[in-house]
Amino acid sequence: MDTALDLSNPEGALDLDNIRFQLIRLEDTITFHLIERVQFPLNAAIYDPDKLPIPSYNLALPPNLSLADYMLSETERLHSLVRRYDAPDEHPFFPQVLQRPIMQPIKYPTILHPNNVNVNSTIKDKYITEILPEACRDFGRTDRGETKENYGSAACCDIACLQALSRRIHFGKFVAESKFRKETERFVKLIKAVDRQGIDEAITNAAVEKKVLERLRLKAKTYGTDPSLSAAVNDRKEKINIEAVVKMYAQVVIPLTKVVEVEYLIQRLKGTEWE
Ligand SMILES: O=C(O)C(=O)C[C@]1(C(=O)O)C=C[C@@H](O)C=C1
Repeated sequence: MDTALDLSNPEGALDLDNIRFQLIRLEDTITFHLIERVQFPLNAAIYDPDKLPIPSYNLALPPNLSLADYMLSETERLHSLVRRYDAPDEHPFFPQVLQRPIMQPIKYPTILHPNNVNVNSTIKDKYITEILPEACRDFGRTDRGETKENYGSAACCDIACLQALSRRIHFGKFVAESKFRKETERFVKLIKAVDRQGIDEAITNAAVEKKVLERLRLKAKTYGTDPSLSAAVNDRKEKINIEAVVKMYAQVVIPLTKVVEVEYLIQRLKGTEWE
């Protein structure tokens, strides 16, 4: 059955097959959210507080925010109330706005080593400057300039995309912990030498990466196609730029997952017998 990673069971949550299954499942989520997003133009103004300033009354934030940051920070504030960021597989973009949950805390067993790895600012930057412009290109979805009516809708889609990307990329911590436990001696040596390149080589599996990209191309084509239309019509009506989806994974998602894995491992020996 298609179930989420069970974070109450450390052994299962650190089984590399289970984690990869979760990563594969998130490919669907990310592709579908991006398909939703590219129905709208790029709308560059929603990322620029000078073009479209939204006054913020949260003292933890600047007085003027972009629409995207305003909606993302408010969403995170709300979600923190229902314990979203207590979960070890969730990472906020705006940790400064989180509030104490209104529900009883959940006691998660310890799965990951304590760490402060959070690459969300890089994810957001690459999403705005690389992923979106590429995904919106060739689709007549470049900034039309004359209309503001889809700004809110586009920003809502952005939140879904960014949260799914963040979850996928930070799953690198679970992958790294799993690999560390499997080859502890090898990793302890590399970590002690602060050999980032060596760690990167040790966590890389080129065959798996190739498979990820092939599968993604197939998914983008399949999910972006209307099953009730003929192939000839579908070729003209693809809902998403397939190359942009593959490029997003090749240039952003996989490399950042690896950054998360390496940076997590760099912190892995702190407070342990190997330090
Ligand atoms: O599946 C793994 O072993 C991972 O580390 C994840 C991942 C990926 O991001 O998909 C990253 C690095 C590896 O080279 C292969 C795949």
